[in-house]
Amino acid sequence: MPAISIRNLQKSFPAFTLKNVSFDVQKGTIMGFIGENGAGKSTTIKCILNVLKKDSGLIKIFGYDHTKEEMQIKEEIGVVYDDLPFPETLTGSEIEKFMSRLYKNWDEPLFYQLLKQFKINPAKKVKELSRGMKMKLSIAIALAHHPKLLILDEPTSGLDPIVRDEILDLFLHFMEEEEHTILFSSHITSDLEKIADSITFIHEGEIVFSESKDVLLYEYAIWKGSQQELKDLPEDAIVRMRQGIYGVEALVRKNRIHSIFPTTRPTIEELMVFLTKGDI
Ligand SMILES: Nc1ncnc2c1ncn2[C@@H]1O[C@H](COP(=O)(O)OP(=O)(O)OP(=O)(O)O)[C@@H](O)[C@H]1O
Repeated sequence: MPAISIRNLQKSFPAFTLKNVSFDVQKGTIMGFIGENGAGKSTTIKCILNVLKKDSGLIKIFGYDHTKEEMQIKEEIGVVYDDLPFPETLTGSEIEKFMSRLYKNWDEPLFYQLLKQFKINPAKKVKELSRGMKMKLSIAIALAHHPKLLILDEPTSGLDPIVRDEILDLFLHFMEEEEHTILFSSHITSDLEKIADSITFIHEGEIVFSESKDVLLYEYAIWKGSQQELKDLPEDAIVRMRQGIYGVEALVRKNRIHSIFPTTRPTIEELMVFLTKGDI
C-alpha cells in the first residue's frame, strides 16, 4: 500500500485547472514534486491535506480517505509550508503549547531538543527569526509529533546552500526509519537530485511523468551536435529538441539510440526544461 495514492484529482480555479492528477508515493521513499512556478504543486499538496477542497478524484493516505478518515491520518502527517502559518508575534514556546493540544503524540522534549539542535531560542518571536530559522522551526513543529509522512511545500526555497544542505540532512535522518516517507515539492531540482528516490513532474496542471529517479536518468540522455549530424539520429529516439548556442541539443531515449552517438546523462533540471520548453 502506498503512503499517498492520488487518482484523477481535479481542482479548478478561474484561470487554472489541475487535470486528472494521478500518482503514488511509495512508503519508505522520498518523492520530489517538481514544476515551474504556477504549475500546480501547492494546489495538489493543499488538496492532499484537505486545506483546499478538491472538485473530484480520490486521495488516500496510508489507505485512508483523506477527507472521510482525516482523524485517522492526522497524527501520521507532518507538514511544512514555505512560510510559517503562525502569527509573527508568537514565540516558539507559545507555538509549542498550541500544537501540543492538537496531537496525541506530541513530544515536548523532542521539540525543545530540535530547537536546541537548530540553535533557535524558543523565547524569540517568529518575526525575530531569519527565513532559515523559521523553516527550521517549522520542521521542528512538523517532526515533534512523530509523523510517518512528511509533506513539504518548497521547504528549501529562499535559503542559502548551507542551510539547505542542513535541512536535506534532517530529511535524510528522518528517512532512517524504514516506514518513513516524504513528499517534497521544490523547483530547486539540485536538492531533489541529492535526496529524492522518485520524481513527479507537473506542468500546467498535468502530470508529465512520475517515475523513479534512476529510471528517469537511465531512460533519457542528452545528445549535442550540428544540424547536419542531427540527420543521422534515429527519428524515434528524439523526444525533444532545442537550438543551443553551438548547435542542436536533443533529449533522446537511450534505448533507441546506438552507443556510437555520444550522449551525456541529463540532470533533472535539463529534463524539466526540455520537456516544457523543447520543440517536438
Ligand atoms: N485560491 C486560488 N484562487 C485562484 N487561483 C489560484 C488559487 N490558488 C492557486 N491559484 C492558481 O493556481 C495556479 C497554480 O498555483 P500553485 O500555487 O499550485 O502553483 P505552484 O506549482 O505551487 O507554484 P509555485 O512554485 O510558484 O509555488 C496558479 O496559476 C495560481 O494563480
